[in-house]
Amino acid sequence: MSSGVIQCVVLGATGYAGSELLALLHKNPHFSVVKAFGSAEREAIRWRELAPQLAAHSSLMIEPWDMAQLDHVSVQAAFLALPHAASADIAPALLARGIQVFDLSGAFRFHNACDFAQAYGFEHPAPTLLAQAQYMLMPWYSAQAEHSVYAIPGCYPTASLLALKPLVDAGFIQGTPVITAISGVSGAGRGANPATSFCEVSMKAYGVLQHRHQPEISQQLGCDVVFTPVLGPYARGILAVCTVTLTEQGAVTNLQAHFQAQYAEHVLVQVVPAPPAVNHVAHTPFAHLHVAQKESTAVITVAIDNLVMGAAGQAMQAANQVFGLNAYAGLLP
Ligand SMILES: NC(=O)C1=CN([C@@H]2O[C@H](COP(=O)(O)OP(=O)(O)OC[C@H]3O[C@@H](n4cnc5c(N)ncnc54)[C@H](OP(=O)(O)O)[C@@H]3O)[C@@H](O)[C@H]2O)C=CC1
Ligand SMILES: CC(=O)N[C@@H](CCC(=O)OP(=O)(O)O)C(=O)O
Repeated sequence: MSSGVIQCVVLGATGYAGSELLALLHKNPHFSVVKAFGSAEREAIRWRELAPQLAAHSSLMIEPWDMAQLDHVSVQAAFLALPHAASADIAPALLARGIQVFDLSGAFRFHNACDFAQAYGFEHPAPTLLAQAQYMLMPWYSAQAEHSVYAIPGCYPTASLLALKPLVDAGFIQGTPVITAISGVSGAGRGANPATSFCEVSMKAYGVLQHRHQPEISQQLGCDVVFTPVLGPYARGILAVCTVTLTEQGAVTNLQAHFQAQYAEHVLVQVVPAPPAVNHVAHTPFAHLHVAQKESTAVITVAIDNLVMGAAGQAMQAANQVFGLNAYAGLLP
């Protein structure tokens, strides 16, 4: 258990995930944001000008990133909501200052450098840190060992793993699970991009059989998966539809009861009686999970908010638990 308020900094605070995290940190009495940064190229800007819906009563300034700004402040935790390459570059210097790093990007989600390079298309600048990083899929987190770099899972992997891990771990699946997941456009970040502009967005699969979240999901499950992401014409939320073939034992098991038992202690994951909608969870830290089964087939549907459960919310819970605090501080009233 930590005593006192945790002094923290947020990098990438002008982005969607970073701004969402600032809002959670401001609701969390155990954390104090001592600095928030955009990229080095950006002018300082007041957070409430950028995100009035989150920051109406805050006077926090978001400053251009400059490591030297940390020289004269005491910082225990840094949250990185940065592009993957920027996180991989900046994290080692923060760790060298004795700061615990919670990384929302994909920079530390793979255990080894070859898998990382294959998924992300560049060599990791600090490969030795990969083996030391802890993957923070929260229902499976237990504070067994000390770490200093914490990898927050991707948004699609969070939804997919909540659906599949309880079945794979129990040996209830045979063959290859098939995941089709539709994401709102905020999943692509705030930066301008023709493919995510208002007039272009329709309903379209992308990264088919080559998205970097396929190996992330596979690594965590210990089995192959087919993963197809789809960009949908809405702002917030992911709906992951996961279709599996059950083993004989899986087919005779009440899977709803199995999921309820799995998540009984995890109030953010709610097993619901009808297939969920992204609007049921948008702007909330919850995942809604539904399972339907017929003979040897099961379809598990999970809805999350990509920016909360899929990014900032899971980072908030991770930091709470690493520092021995109430797991849901900042997340639940
Ligand atoms: N969006 C989502 O649903 C999810 C995102 N993530 C991950 O979280 C991270 C952030 O995503 P998101 O918020 O969507 O992205 P955005 O594009 O919205 O924000 C990126 C942020 O990083 C800053 N930045 C960019 N380059 C640098 C750099 N070299 N040094 C310092 N700061 C930099 C930007 O500053 P500036 O504004 O000044 O350019 C901005 O604050 C990504 O790694 C993403 O993959 C994870 C799960 C879900
Ligand atoms: C809709 C959309 O573009 N989604 C992003 C994934 C969301 C995300 O940011 O996940 P990571 O943290 O793993 O990067 C994508 O497919 O790249």
